[in-house]
Amino acid sequence: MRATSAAAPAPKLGLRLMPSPQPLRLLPPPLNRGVHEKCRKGTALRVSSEHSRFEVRRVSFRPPGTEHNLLNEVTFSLPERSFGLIFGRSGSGKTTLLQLLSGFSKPTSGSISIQRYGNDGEPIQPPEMLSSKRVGIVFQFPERYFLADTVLEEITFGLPRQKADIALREELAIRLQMAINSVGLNRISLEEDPHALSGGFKRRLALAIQLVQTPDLLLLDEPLAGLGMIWFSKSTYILLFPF
Ligand SMILES: Nc1ncnc2c1ncn2[C@@H]1O[C@H](COP(=O)(O)OP(=O)(O)OP(=O)(O)O)[C@@H](O)[C@H]1O
Repeated sequence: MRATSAAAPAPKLGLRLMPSPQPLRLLPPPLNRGVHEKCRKGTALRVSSEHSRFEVRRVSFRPPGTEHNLLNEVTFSLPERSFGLIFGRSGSGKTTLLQLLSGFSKPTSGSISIQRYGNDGEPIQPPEMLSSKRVGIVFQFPERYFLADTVLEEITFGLPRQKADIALREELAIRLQMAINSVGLNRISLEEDPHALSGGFKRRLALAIQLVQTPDLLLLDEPLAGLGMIWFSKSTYILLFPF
C-alpha cells in the first residue's frame, strides 16, 4: 500500500495483515463427527475454498477545492475474517483513508469493493460495493457521537424496535449481552450517562455499539490510544474473537 501526494512526497502509510484467528476452522464441531464417520467409511470429502476479499484498488483522494492529493493510488486487499493494521506518521492520511473505507467520503478515483473468488482463485461474480450500512466505525473520539442519556440506550440506539419478531428480539438480546460482557461494560451501571464515563469506558462503549451491529467491516481509528496495557491485550483479544 502506498500513499503519496501529487505534488510533494507525502508521509507513507503502511498496512500489516494479522493472521486470521480461525483460518482453518472449516467445519463446526457437530459436523466434525460426520467427517470422521465419512473418513472411516472412505467417503471423499470436498472442502470448498471459495472466499471473499475486501479490495482497495488505486484509490486517490483530493478534497474538493484543493490542489493536492491526500492519498494517491492506495492499493491493498484483506481476506475475509482477517485483521489489518494501517499505520503511518501523524498527518499521513490514516483517518482520511478510514473515511473512504467507511463510505463517508468518496474516492476521487479508484475503487473499494468486495470480490468473491471461486475454488480456482478466479473471481466468480462482479465486485460488489460494500454498503455503508454494513460498515462499523469507532472514531478516535467516540464520545463526540454519543446521543443517548444512558449507556444502555446508546448501545441499543440503532437496533430494530416494535417491528422485530420474537426470534429476532431474542437474538438481539443475546448479542447485546455478549457485547456488554466482552468489552467489560457489565462492571458499570448501564444507567450511567455515556459522557460521564472515563476515557477507557467510552471506548469500550463505542466498541460494544459496533459489536451489537455485527458489521461486515469494522474500522477502528486509534482504538487503543489512552488505554493501559491490560486493556490493550484484552481489546486485541476481543477484536480477534468478538463472540
Ligand atoms: N478536507 C481536507 N482538506 C484539506 N486537507 C485535509 C482535509 N482533511 C485532512 N486534511 C489534511 O490531510 C492530512 C492527513 O490527515 P489525516 O487526519 O487523515 O491524517 P492521520 O494520519 O489520521 O493523522 P493523525 O495520526 O495525526 O490522526 C493532514 O495534513 C490533514 O491536515
